[in-house]
Amino acid sequence: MTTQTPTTEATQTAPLLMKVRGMSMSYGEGAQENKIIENLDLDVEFGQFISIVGPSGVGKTTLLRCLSGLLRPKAGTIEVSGTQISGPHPDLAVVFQDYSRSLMPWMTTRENVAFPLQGKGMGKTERNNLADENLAAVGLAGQGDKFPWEMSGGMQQRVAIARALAYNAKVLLMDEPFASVDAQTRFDLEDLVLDLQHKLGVTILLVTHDIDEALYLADKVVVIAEKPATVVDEIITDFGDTRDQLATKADPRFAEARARILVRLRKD
Ligand SMILES: Nc1ncnc2c1ncn2[C@@H]1O[C@H](COP(=O)(O)OP(=O)(O)OP(=O)(O)O)[C@@H](O)[C@H]1O
Repeated sequence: MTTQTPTTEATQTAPLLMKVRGMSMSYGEGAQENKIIENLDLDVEFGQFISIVGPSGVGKTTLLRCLSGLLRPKAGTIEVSGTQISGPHPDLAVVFQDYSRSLMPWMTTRENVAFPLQGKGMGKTERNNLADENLAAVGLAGQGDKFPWEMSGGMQQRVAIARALAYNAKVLLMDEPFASVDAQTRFDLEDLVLDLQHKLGVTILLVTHDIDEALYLADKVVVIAEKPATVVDEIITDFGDTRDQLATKADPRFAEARARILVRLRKD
């Protein structure tokens, strides 16, 4: 753990993997239009872990869906590696909260992980080997023949993460991925994701309701609020590369950052 100032205003110097400028999104048209996000800017550096927090219903999932290319914003630009995206992008993979619906129950875990690789023109053996490698990376070595419904919720979410990793996505977009598991499993999954981020250099954008989780994991916490939603605060954390569920959260700087986020959320 370093002893630098815990949180500083975001200053941009490193090259950007994703660059969002003036993004607006609404549902419905004309008199029925419901503006959800307005004029949102976001910078994502290579290898960065960004947590996105905000009040319930503010538009976090909508934002993540726009960033992933699953929804088209009404205005603004989203660039990945300097190119504007206009739909789902091979560098981006989404991990949803509801693993039970994102995994196909009639396929084994190996088949679930290997399935999207068909689109990459790989042969079956190569696909299966890559699936097994990535299942091992998430702590599920030797579990490839099991079906999702034979596994716990935490294990199923590991399979969903392995699938995103096997696809070789540069950016994982995670929407409340740990919300449906018990507290200890949640901590284990948080540490797994941190470990994978460090080992593989993958960039992660995580939407969460849990401020402690947001801070524990992130290099930068982005707070969105207001209606329509926009970025109201960005907090660069400095808890070091090696984090610990007890020690990091007991750090006075953690409490200071938590209070700052709570104040930002209470204003709205
Ligand atoms: N497909 C849709 N059509 C119309 N309105 C929608 C649609 N999806 C979301 N909304 C509305 O957009 C707003 C933002 O929803 P969104 O799910 O993005 O918020 P959120 O911050 O992720 O919510 P939560 O914290 O409860 O998960 C809500 O008012 C929601 O009702």
